[in-house]
Amino acid sequence: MIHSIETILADVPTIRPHQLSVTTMRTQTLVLVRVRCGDGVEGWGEATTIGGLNYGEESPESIKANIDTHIAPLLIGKDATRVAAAMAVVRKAIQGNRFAKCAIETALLDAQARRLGIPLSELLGGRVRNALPVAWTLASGDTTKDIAEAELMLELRRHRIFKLKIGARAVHDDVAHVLAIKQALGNKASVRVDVNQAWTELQAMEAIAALQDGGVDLIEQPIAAHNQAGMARLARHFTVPIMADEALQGPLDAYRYATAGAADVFAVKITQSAGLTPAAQVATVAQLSGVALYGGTMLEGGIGTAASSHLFATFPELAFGTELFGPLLLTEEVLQEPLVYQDFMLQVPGGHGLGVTVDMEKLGRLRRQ
Ligand SMILES: O=C(O)C[C@H]1C=CC(=O)O1
Ligand SMILES: [Mn+2]
Repeated sequence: MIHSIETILADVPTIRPHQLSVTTMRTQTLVLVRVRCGDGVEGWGEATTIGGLNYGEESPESIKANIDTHIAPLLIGKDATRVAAAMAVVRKAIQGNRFAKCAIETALLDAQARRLGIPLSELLGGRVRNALPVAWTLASGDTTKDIAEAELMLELRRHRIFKLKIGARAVHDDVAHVLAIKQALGNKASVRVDVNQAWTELQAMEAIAALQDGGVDLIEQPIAAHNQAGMARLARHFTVPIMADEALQGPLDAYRYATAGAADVFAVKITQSAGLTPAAQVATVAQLSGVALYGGTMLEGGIGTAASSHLFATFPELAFGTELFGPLLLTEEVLQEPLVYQDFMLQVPGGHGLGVTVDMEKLGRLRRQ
């Protein structure tokens, strides 16, 4: 039986300002959900988002309010061993609130996998890999600093895929910034850009041509998420792959994008998709339609990152790797044992459920009162 559901907010400073076209992050608000069951098993989930309401339409505070007020009461007393049935109730009664739904589903699945004594990945179809390539985002806002940061990551053997956040400055300045970094790193690294919807289609046509010529490997969400026809035109026009990110809010968007040929690659995000199960469906749509996969993040801490890693470990093809570096951008760790990053890969946790344990003493210090 589902006994209690608790939503915890914790504000954690980032290791440096993280500049996106939509906001500059200096702290990340972790949104953690703890589900306790009658048999003594507990599960954890995460609904962390980026930049309050700058990036998406759920804020940390709205997620907590909606879970506490509207979602938890639907679930208390329900059979904790029937996660799909419990989630069907939530999905029927609650519109939107994808991040909240993801955290709840993750916590219920974590508890169920612990109960069964298996890793979460085995409840999601079964893992086909134990480690995932991990990109790092260069977003200090300063070209020289970004190059130094990339060189350090290469030296540490932590990352050799770099995603550059652009779109806040003039197109010409952004292109010069990216090409300077690509030139400095040469073939030692894959350089990619994420525009977070900032360009018009005309700006995208001009900028992507230059980025493609300069050896950039991937262009993420260059134009508005709603401009599916524009994304299709860009995908057709360029050989450099075009990736959909914000455009994908679940399996239906994935289906529409795939049928329209509006992206070469999908960024799969468990929160944006409204949970692990719908995120798996996004990946299935991609695989059936010949769209390549990338494991995305909303810069979650250890819980959400572990959950994503369990799902991405079930993808037979993961051509563009992942960006599951969220915990590395934070100054504080909420897990007892941090996730392991080595040889350019994140190790998918073994053990039961998510395979991670929350440090309650640390969380007690970090959580909002
Ligand atoms: O992909 C996004 O749009 C969000 C996020 C993921 C990595 C990062 O630096 O920002
Ligand atoms: Mn993105």
